[in-house]
Amino acid sequence: MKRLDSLISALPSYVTDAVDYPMIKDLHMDSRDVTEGSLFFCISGYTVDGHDYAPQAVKNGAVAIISEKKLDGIDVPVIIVRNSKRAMAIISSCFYDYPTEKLKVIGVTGTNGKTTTTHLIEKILSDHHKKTGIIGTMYMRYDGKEVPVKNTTPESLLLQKGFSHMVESGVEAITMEVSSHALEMGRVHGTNFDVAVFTNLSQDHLDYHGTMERYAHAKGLLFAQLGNGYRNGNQPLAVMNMDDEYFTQLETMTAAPIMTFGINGEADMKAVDINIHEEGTNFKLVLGSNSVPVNMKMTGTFSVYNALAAAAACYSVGISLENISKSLASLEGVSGRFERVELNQPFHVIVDYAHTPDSLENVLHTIREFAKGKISVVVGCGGDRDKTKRPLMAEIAERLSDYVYLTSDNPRSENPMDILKDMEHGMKGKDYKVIKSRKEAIYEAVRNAETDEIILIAGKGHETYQTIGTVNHHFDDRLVAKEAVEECR
Ligand SMILES: CC(=O)N[C@H]1[C@@H](OP(=O)(O)OP(=O)(O)OC[C@H]2O[C@@H](n3ccc(=O)[nH]c3=O)[C@H](O)[C@@H]2O)O[C@H](CO)[C@@H](O)[C@@H]1O[C@H](C)C(=O)N[C@@H](C)C(=O)N[C@H](CCC(=O)O)C(=O)O
Ligand SMILES: Nc1ncnc2c1ncn2[C@@H]1O[C@H](COP(=O)(O)OP(=O)(O)OP(=O)(O)O)[C@@H](O)[C@H]1O
Ligand SMILES: N[C@H](CCC[C@H](N)C(=O)O)C(=O)O
Ligand SMILES: [Mg+2]
Repeated sequence: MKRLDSLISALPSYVTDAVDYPMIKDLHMDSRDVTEGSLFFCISGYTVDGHDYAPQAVKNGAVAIISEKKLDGIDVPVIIVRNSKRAMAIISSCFYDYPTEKLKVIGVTGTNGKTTTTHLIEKILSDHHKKTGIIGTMYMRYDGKEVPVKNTTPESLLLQKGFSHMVESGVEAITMEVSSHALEMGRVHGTNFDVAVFTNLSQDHLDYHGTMERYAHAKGLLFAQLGNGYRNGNQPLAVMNMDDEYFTQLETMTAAPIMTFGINGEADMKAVDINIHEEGTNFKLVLGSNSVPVNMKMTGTFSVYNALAAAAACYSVGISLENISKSLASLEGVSGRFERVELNQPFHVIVDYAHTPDSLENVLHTIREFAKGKISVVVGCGGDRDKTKRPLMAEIAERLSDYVYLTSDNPRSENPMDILKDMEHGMKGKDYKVIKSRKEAIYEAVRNAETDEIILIAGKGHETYQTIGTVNHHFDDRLVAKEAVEECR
C-alpha cells in the first residue's frame, strides 16, 4: 500500500487538480477487476477505450484515476498524463518497490525459439541458483506455482506484480520471453534486464507490424532499452545470434556489450562437430580456447541454436561451461515442442508448435534427416493473424512432405474455410486434403498412415484449446492423436 502522491512523484510529469491523496491498496487496468481502494489506469486499447470505463471503475471502488484526458463526472482524483501505458509501467514498478532491481533478469526475443530457450535457461539457472522464475507463452512459473497468462509477455502491471511475488518467494533469477507486441506496446517498460537474447527473425505478425522492417525494429527495442550504465555492478549484455540475417541491423540498436553465438561465422560462443540424430544432438560447445561436449535430448539444428543462446546467456551470469553442458543434457524437452506420441504403433506422430514458415521449414528438414518412410503434415494457420504466412506455410508443407492435410488452428473470428482457401493458394499441385475439423484431420492422417510414416501435427504444440469465435473449446493435439491411434488400431 502506498499513498497516491508517492506513486505519482515517480512520473516525469503530470497534471492534476487533486488536493487529497488517498492510500492506494491495489492497481488495476480493467474496470471489471477493480477492488476498493484501487488506482485505475485508463488505457486506450485496440478494441475499446478504457477511459469509457472510469465511471465503472469508481463504482467498483477506484479511489483515483490515471487518464490521458480530462474526465467529466468523476469525483475521485484524476491524474492526467501523456501516455497512460507508460505511466502504468512506471507507477507499477514503484508500487511494487522496483522488483527487477532485486532480480537477475534474462529476456529472450526473436520469432522462434523463445519458449524453448527460456526453458533451457530456466533449467540451467535452477540447477545452479536456489530459486528461478520463468514467464512466457505457457505460464508464469516460480516456487512450484504455475500462474496462467493471457499473453506471452504480460502487460506491465501484471509483470511488475508477478516479479514482486517472485521476489517475495525468494526468487533470485528469472528468464522471460519478450514478444514484439510487448516491446511495441511498452509492456516491458519498467523492467530492467541484465541480459537480452536475440534468437532469430523471420516472417510472422505482419498483421500487426506491417513490414519486416518494423517487426525487426520492434524486436530491436529490447536491445535499445538495455542501457549504458552498470546494473548491480555489471554492465547489461546483449546475446545475439550472429548467423541471423538481422544480426547486423539489431547490433546497431544497443549501446551494451554484445556476446555473439552461432554455427557458421566467427561467433564468441560456437557449436562445432554437430551431429543431429533422431533422439537428439551432440556437439562441442566452444568459447575461446575452452570447449565442452554437449549431448542434448532435443533434435534439429534449431535446437543447437537454442542451446547456444541459453549457454551464452547463462555463461554471462557466471555459470561454467561444464555445468551448462550437464544441465543441457538433462532436459527431456519442452511440452508441445517436437513431442512424440508413441503407443507402439508402426508409424510415428510428432506434435510441434511450428506456426511460422521458418519453424515449419526447420522442423520438416529435421524430420527428413531421419525419416525412413513417408512424411505427412497436419497443419493450419491461426485466424486474426498474419494472413500472408498462410500460403507460405502450405507451400513449405507441400514441398517438404509427401502428403498434406490442411486444417483449422484457432480460427478465432474468421471463417475457417476462408483461412483454408488462403492456404490453398500456396499449394503447387501435389494431392492434399482440406479437412476443416482438426480432430477429423488428425484421425484421417492416422487412418492413412503407412509403416514407418511420420505424421507431423504442427501449430498448436502445448495448447489445450481450439479458439472458434471467442470460445475456447478443449482440444489437445497430443490427446486427440492418442485417441486416434488407439481407435484406428
Ligand atoms: C492486439 C493486442 O495485443 N491486444 C492486447 C491489448 O488488448 P486491447 O488493446 O484489445 O484491449 P481492449 O479490450 O481494447 O481494452 C482496453 C482497456 O480497457 C479495459 N477495459 C475493457 C473492458 C471493460 O469492460 N473494462 C475495461 O476497463 C481493458 O482492461 C484495457 O485496459 O491489451 C491486452 C492487455 O494487455 C492484451 O491482453 C491484448 O492481447 C491480446 C489478447 C492478444 O491476442 N495479443 C496478441 C496479439 C499478443 O500480444 N501476442 C504476443 C505474443 C506473440 C508471439 O509470441 O508470437 C504476446 O505477448 O502475447
Ligand atoms: N531456434 C529456432 N529456429 C527456428 N525454429 C525454431 C527454433 N526453436 C524452435 N523452433 C520451432 O518453432 C516452434 C516454436 O518454438 P518456441 O515455442 O520455442 O518459439 P516461440 O518463439 O516461443 O514462439 P511464440 O512466438 O509462439 O511464443 C517449435 O515448435 C519449433 O518448431
Ligand atoms: N503467439 C502466437 C501463437 C500462435 C499459435 C497458433 N496456434 C495460432 O493460434 O495462430 C500468436 O498468438 O500469434
Ligand atoms: Mg513462446
